Amino acid sequence: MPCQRHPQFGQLLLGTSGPQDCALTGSALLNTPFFNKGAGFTAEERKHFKLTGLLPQNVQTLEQQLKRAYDQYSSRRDDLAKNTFMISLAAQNTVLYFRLIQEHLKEMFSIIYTPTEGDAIQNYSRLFRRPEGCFLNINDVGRVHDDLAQWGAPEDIDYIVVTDGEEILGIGDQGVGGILISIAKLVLTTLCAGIHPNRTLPVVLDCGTNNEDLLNDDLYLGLKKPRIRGKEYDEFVDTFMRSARKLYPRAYIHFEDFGLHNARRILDLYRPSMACFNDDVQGTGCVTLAAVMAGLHVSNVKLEDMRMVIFGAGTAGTGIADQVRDAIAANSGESKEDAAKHIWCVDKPGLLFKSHKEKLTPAQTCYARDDSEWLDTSRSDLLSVIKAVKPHVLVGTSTKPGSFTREIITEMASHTPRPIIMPLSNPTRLHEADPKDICEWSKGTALIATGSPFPPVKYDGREYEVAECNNSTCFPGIGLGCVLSRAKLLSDKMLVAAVKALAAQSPALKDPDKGLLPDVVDVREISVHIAKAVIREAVVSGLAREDGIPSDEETLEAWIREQMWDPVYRPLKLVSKEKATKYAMGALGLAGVS
Ligand SMILES: NC(=O)C1=CN([C@@H]2O[C@H](COP(=O)(O)OP(=O)(O)OC[C@H]3O[C@@H](n4cnc5c(N)ncnc54)[C@H](O)[C@@H]3O)[C@@H](O)[C@H]2O)C=CC1
Ligand SMILES: CC(=O)C(=O)O
Ligand SMILES: [Mg+2]
Repeated sequence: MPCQRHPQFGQLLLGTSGPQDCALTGSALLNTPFFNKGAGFTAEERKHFKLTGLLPQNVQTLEQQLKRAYDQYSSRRDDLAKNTFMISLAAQNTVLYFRLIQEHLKEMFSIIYTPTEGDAIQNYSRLFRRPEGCFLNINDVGRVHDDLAQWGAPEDIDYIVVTDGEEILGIGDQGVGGILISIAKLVLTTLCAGIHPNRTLPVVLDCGTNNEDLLNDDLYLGLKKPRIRGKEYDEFVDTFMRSARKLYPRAYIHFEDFGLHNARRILDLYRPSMACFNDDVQGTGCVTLAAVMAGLHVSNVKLEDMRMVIFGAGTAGTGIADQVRDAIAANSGESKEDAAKHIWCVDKPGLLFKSHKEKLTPAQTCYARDDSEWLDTSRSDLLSVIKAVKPHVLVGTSTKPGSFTREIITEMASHTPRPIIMPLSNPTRLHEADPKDICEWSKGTALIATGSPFPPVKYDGREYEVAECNNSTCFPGIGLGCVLSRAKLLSDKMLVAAVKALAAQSPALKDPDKGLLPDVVDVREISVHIAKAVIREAVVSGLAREDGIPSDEETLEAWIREQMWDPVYRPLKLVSKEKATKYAMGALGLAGVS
């Protein structure tokens, strides 16, 4: 979408209202989801854009179209069929797709995202109908630049989500099917933060797969060979990063679901020189810290007095640990090394000890405990750790379902009046415990947040909301802040600002029976607060490249809202092909692939 002059703000980064130039007519227009209105094209538009004869006579409103689409959606027999229906709707009509989800957000969130999206990804090659997004091939590194260049001019792309498909949600290596997680995360940026759907790019880096089922599947669509690692992998990622920076210098790069040994390493490599973000490390860390801060407010424990156990010290677990450690250090003035001592990380072999040095990942090292702290290092399973440490907070990012047993929860509740318990593994079947059980075993005292959505739980005649502690509550707002400020980098301080803005919106601050985090239906509003905080910090620290950012709070908020895309039909203005911009020709972004 080209820049547009706004009466209040002058030249805006993104134009999201008013008529849109369109150079497409006839069936080309109907086949371009970003412009297509189907039966919603007005009589006037039908004449101008050569659509008469291609559509039934009756002009319908978006509301009528929404009713029909919802009836069709509801008639699908199961969640995966509903997900497939939504994918085809997205390929037909961008406005109708986003508006339908917006109107039924609570119901549809779990269909277009975790857990159903996990099933769709596992079945990618079986359900495939048409390609969406950018597929880059490790065997053809020489083509990466040109393959990426097809997606637009330098100013056309604001937000890229890239995955290599190795550690998708909690379901492991999904190879090329990972493209669907890039797409799903971008759908959330539009839905939850108004990022323009035609200015985003989903990418999968196909490096092969170690998933035997996929390798043995005749219909598998990705590279049918074991994952390529080492130098060749690093060169492939580097070629992608350099090409992306050169071709789309203003694009913010969001890494998603890379494997344990690459996620952190890649983030650390590129973070100092470009605006990039790893959702599993940083997004999960930010949202969990915000939930912990809200929970500690209810339980009346200071962050610097808190003890936390993390079960599953992989990408997400150590991302959470880092965010919490840094917040403790900032609050208390302790060194990061001392602040890390508030956190006990338990993984497959039990508590992480310094003597396991050669088995620790670099991200785990600073959380490994001195062996001398423990009487018997051979007995350091989760229950023993809970008994010895008496933590206030227990987080699960292990993918091990049922690992928070009755004994563990009872033990937590016996030493802490309001234990904060967060089984965060996705999808739902991998949660470390069911909130209903946690509530019962803790006699209604636990403050619970989960990685996938759960209904409220009841205990002793009271109802408690279960917050969804998923990075989807914060990454869209952080991304919006970076895109609008055109941030050079995403600094730790910008992340801290995001966490504070999110924690301040926790419903539990007002009523302890409410969720620790805002409900998904409120995330679009929450994103405005997060974006505002991120932009402010970017300006203060000299990281904002956009120079039209308003300085007073109220105008800044209006400036942000004005640039958030809304799913409404805008009038189309016919322009000649000779003079048309890429957008008027039916832009290539996610919503425009045809
Ligand atoms: N709620 C949210 O926002 C997020 C949730 N997650 C979820 O967290 C889980 C982990 O994801 P990642 O950290 O990306 O994976 P990962 O593979 O990097 O980490 C998993 C860790 O759990 C450990 N683990 C596995 N089995 C275990 C067992 N039986 N006992 C103790 N530790 C065990 C592994 O050794 C590894 O260190 C997934 O289910 C994912 O969906 C991840 C990111 C965000
Ligand atoms: C939520 C998310 O990013 C994950 O489960 O990987
Ligand atoms: Mg993820």
